[in-house]
Amino acid sequence: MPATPSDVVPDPELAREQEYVTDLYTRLDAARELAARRMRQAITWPAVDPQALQERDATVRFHGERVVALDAAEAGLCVGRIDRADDGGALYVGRIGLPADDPAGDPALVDWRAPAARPFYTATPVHPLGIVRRRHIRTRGRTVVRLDDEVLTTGVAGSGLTGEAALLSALDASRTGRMTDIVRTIQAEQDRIIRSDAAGVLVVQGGPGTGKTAVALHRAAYLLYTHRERLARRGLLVVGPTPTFLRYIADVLPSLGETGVLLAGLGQLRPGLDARGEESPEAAAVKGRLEMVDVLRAAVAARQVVPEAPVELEVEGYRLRLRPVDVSRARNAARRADPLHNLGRPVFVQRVVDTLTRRYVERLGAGVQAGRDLLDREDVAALRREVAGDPAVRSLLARLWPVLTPERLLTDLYADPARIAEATPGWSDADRALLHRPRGSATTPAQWTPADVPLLEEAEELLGFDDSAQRARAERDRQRALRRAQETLDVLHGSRSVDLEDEHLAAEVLSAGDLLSAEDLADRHRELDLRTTAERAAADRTWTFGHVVVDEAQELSPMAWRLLVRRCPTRSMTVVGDVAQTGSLAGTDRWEEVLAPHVGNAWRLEELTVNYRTPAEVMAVAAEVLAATGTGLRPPRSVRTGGAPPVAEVTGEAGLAARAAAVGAGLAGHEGTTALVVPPSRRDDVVAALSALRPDVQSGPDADSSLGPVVLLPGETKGLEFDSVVVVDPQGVLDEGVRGLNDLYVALTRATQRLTVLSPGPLPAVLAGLGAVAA
Ligand SMILES: Nc1ncnc2c1ncn2[C@@H]1O[C@H](COP(=O)(O)OP(=O)(O)OP(=O)(O)O)[C@@H](O)[C@H]1O
Repeated sequence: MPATPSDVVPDPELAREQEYVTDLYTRLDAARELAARRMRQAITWPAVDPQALQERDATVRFHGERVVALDAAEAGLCVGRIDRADDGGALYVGRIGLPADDPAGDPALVDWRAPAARPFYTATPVHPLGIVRRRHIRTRGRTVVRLDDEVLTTGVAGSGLTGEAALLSALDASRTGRMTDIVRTIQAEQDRIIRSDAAGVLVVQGGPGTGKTAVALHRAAYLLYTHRERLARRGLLVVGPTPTFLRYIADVLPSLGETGVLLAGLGQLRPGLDARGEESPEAAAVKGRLEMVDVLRAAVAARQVVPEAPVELEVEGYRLRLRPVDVSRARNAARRADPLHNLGRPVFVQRVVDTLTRRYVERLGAGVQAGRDLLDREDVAALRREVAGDPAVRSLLARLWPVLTPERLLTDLYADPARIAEATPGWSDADRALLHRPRGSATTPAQWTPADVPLLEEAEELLGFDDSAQRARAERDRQRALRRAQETLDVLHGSRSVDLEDEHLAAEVLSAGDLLSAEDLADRHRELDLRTTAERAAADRTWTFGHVVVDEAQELSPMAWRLLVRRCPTRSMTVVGDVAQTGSLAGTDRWEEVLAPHVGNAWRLEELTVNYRTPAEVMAVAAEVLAATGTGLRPPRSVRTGGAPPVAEVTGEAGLAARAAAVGAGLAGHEGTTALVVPPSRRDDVVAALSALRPDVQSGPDADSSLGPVVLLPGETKGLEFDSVVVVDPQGVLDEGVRGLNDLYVALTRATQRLTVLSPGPLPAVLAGLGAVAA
C-alpha cells in the first residue's frame, strides 16, 4: 500500500473510542425500541373518520421508516470525528443523528448529511474550517478496529484527498457485485455536488470511475434528509440504464436508511409494464426522436375516420344512411369538446346516434301523415336506445372512432406500413421501415422495448383515459361497504332495544349506532395503506416526483427526456453521465443538445475529475481510446497506481474462445468478480467455452457477477465494475458497436484490479501501446 499521511494511533485511544462507540450503540438500541413501540401503538389507534385514518397510516409509516433507518445504521454507525479548534471539543459523525442527554449541547452523533458534519469531508490543511484533527473510525460489528488520523494544522497542502488511508483501503477492497455506500470517505469535490442546491437541473459530467453514481445516490439521500417533508410526499425517482445496473446499486440507499426511493430503468417507467424486448439500435434511435410526438398525433387523428361514401346500416329492418358530412360534423364537435381522443369519443358517439335516431324516426314516420308527431318524447328516447345498442351501429362507431389504449394505437401503427406512411409525412422509406413491427401471435406476443415506453406514455397523454367505468366500480364498492355497515348498526341497535327493559336507562346508553354513522363504520374497516411513497408512485402514471436523478444520462433519447421532464414538472433534477461513454445511437455527445428543448440554458454543470476505480496503468490504455473519440474530454486522474499492468495477447481466430474461457476461469478463481466483455457476434462461443470450465457462468442483461463470472456486451457493463476484466476481440467491439470507440472505452474502464485484452488478430491501432504477446 502506498505511504499515507495517517498515523496509526496506539491502543488506549482505541479503547476510549470503543467506549464512546459502545455508548452510541446503546442509544441506537433505545431509539429503535422506542420507534418500534410507537409504531405498534399507532397500529391499534381507532380510525373513526377518514382524517384519523390518514393520520394513523402516516404515523405507522413514519415510525416504520424510522425503525428501518435505525436498523440500516447498525453497520458502521460511527464513521469518525472532527476535533474543533479552541477546545470546541470533538464532534462524532455517523450514518444517522443521535441526540445526547443534554439537548443544549452537541448531539452524541451528527448525521453525515447535517451541515455540522461538512468539515469532516471538506476540511484540508490549507482550509481547516476550524478543525484541528479528523479521525476516521473503522468498526467491525460493534467493535472499533482501526483509527486513522489526519492533522489539519500543518498549513501544507497534501494529496488533496480526504482521509487518504481510509479511502485507499476502501478502494483496494475486492468487489462483491453490489455497490456499497461511501459515507466514510466522500471526497471534497464529491461533497460539493452531493450538497448542491436541490432547485433546477444539475448536470454532473465525469469520466469513468469518478464516482458519479455514488455521488448521485448520496445526493438523493442528502436531499431526502434536507427536504424530508416535501420529498417524502412527492417521492424521488432514480433512473438507471439496465436492470443489472439497478440491481448493482439497489443496496446503497437502503444502507443509508432511505427506502422511499423508486429505482427504475426506462423500460419500467410505465406502471404495470416491464419492457425488456430487444430491437436494433437504429430502430430505438428512430423511436427516440422528438418528431415521434407529431407521428403519434397524426396516428391518433387517423383513427378518427370520416368515410368517403355514405354508409348504409340496417337497424331493426330499417335501412338508415349516414353521410360523410354527418360524421365529419360529429368529429368536429367531439374534437372541440375534448382534444383527448377517448374523452372526445362520447360526444362523437352521441352525435352519430342522434343523427341515426333522427333518420330512424323519419323512416318510421314515412308514409304516415305527420308521422313524426305520432311519436312522443319517450318513444324517441326508446328508439335512441335501440339505435345506440344495435350491433351494427356499435361496430360502425368502433371503426370510425375506436376506444384506444396506447398499446393498441402503437401495435396497430407498427404493424401496418400504410398507417406508418400516413403518420410520417416527409420521412424516408428506410426510417419508416424501422418503425414497422409485425403483430405478435397469441403464443409469441411482440415484446415492448424500452424505447417504446416513452411512446406509450406520450400516446396516453394524447388519448386520455376514460375512467368513468373505474369510478363507477369504486362507487359501487363504497355503497356495498356502506350497506354492510348499516346492517351491522341495525343489528346492534335491534339488540339494544331487546336487551334493555328500562326505557329510561335505554335512552341514556349510547349504542354504536348513536356514536357512529354507517359511513364512519365503513371507513373504520378500511385496510391500513402502508405502501411507501415509492410504491404508490410506481403504480400511478400521473405521479410527479419531487426530484429525479438520472444516471448514465448520456444514453437517453429526446423522447425519454420528454417523459422524465413530464414526471418532474419542477425540473428539480440531478443528471449524471459521461458523454464520452455514450453507446446508444439515440443518446447524446452534448448535454446542451438534450437539455435545451426542456430547460433552455437553465442548467448548471459540475465536473468530477478523479477516478476512484481504474488503476492508473489501465487508465493510461483507456486514455488513448478516449483521445481517438475526438470529444476533447480529458481522462480522469486515477488515485490508485502500482496495480498489475494490463496484458494483451494475440490468440488467433481459432483459439480465441478457448483462451478467453481459460483466462476467464483462471481469474474467476481469484477473490472478487470477473467479467468477459465481448462483441455480440462472440457472445455464444465464449459463453459455451467458459461454461465447460465454469458452470456458474452468467450472461445477458440479468447476469449477476456476485454469483459467478459474467459474459457481457459492452452496453450491458454500463455503470458496473469488476475486479478482473477480459476484453475479448477489441476490433470486434469497435466494429460492431454503433459508437465502437465509446464501447471500447467503457469496456476497458470497468476493471478495478486486472485487465486482460485478447485479440484474434493484431491489436487495433488505438491499443497499440499495450504491446501484445502471442498466446
Ligand atoms: N469517495 C469515495 N470513497 C470510496 N469509494 C469511492 C468514492 N468515490 C467513488 N468510489 C468508488 O469508485 C467506484 C466508481 O464509482 P462510480 O461507479 O460511482 O463511478 P462512475 O463515475 O459512475 O463510473 P462510470 O461512469 O464508469 O459508470 C465505485 O466502486 C465507488 O464505490
